[in-house]
Amino acid sequence: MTAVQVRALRRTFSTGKAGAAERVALDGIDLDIEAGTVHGLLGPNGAGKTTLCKVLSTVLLPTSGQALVLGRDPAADPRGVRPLVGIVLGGDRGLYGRLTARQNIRYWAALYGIRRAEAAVRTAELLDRFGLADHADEPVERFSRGMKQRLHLARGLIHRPPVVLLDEPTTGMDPVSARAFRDVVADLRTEGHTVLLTTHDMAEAEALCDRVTLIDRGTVLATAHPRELGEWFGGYERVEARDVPEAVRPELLALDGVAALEDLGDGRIRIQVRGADRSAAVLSVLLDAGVRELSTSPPGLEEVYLQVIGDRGFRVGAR
Ligand SMILES: Nc1ncnc2c1ncn2[C@@H]1O[C@H](COP(=O)(O)OP(=O)(O)OP(=O)(O)O)[C@@H](O)[C@H]1O
Repeated sequence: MTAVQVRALRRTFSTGKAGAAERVALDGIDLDIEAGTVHGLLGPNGAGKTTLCKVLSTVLLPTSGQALVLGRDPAADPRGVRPLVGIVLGGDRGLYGRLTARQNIRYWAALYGIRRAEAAVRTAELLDRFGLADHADEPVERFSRGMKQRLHLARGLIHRPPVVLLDEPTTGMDPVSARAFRDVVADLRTEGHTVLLTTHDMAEAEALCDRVTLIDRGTVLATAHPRELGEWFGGYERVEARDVPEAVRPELLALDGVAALEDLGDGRIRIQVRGADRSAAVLSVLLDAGVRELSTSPPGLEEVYLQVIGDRGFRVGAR
């Protein structure tokens, strides 16, 4: 079943300058997100990721085209769509600093029309789940960035939305919080939620997403499983090994598809193998040489991203 369907969706913004062309945030995109999956949305600054999340969550109207969330149109039926969607924005946006964590969530619960008694129970559960129970009654302005991110998540889930939009949720989180966050996303999938995750973090997308859409300048460049994307775009497979005899290195480098051999220190090397299924020959040479400590990882999304989006990925701001 498709949870989110987007067709020819276009959103433009006025630049505010008389006679200037409109700024195109979404340039007629198509996207399907399967129910119960985690779908990554990757793209450089200004690609249109947040705009898409805002259209899906009824915050912005599209200029043309259509989006459907579980069969309902956020533009035509915002009241019907709001209970279906939870939006979690990164950073400080939308939290009330003078209110406590509990009050922030209760306020949100009231906006969704959740009864007081039910809201109290769910709020306590969420504060506990996100490790905020000990800080539940502290004003949020005293929270660290990571704590605020966790509060955002708790708040976004208060109405138990089947579709959860996470807009760069790990920005500013320390590695421990980011890891805990990944567990939360995995749990959301297990519980049957559909998740749209926008991120700049390739490792995060690779670890969490069933499918990934690359978006740039309001246009979808590709949608696929992270590994498939790597193969399509000729990404690299990585083989890591420990204690590889010096004499074997030239033999490895001479193999078809072996692009580079990198010393990682501590007796470990990483071999970059270009193209699908070329690593079998590398593994066989290593095993023949008596190397036993081996691991392979799929073509990296990071290489794909850099290859497809290239330097534009570092362009900041408006165009
Ligand atoms: N309210 C607005 N008024 C004018 N232009 C806007 C507005 N919101 C977004 N834009 C423009 O639309 C384009 C897409 O912005 P959007 O925030 O969707 O990108 P993004 O992919 O989420 O970027 P980032 O990774 O930096 O968060 C940008 O060119 C941006 O300047």
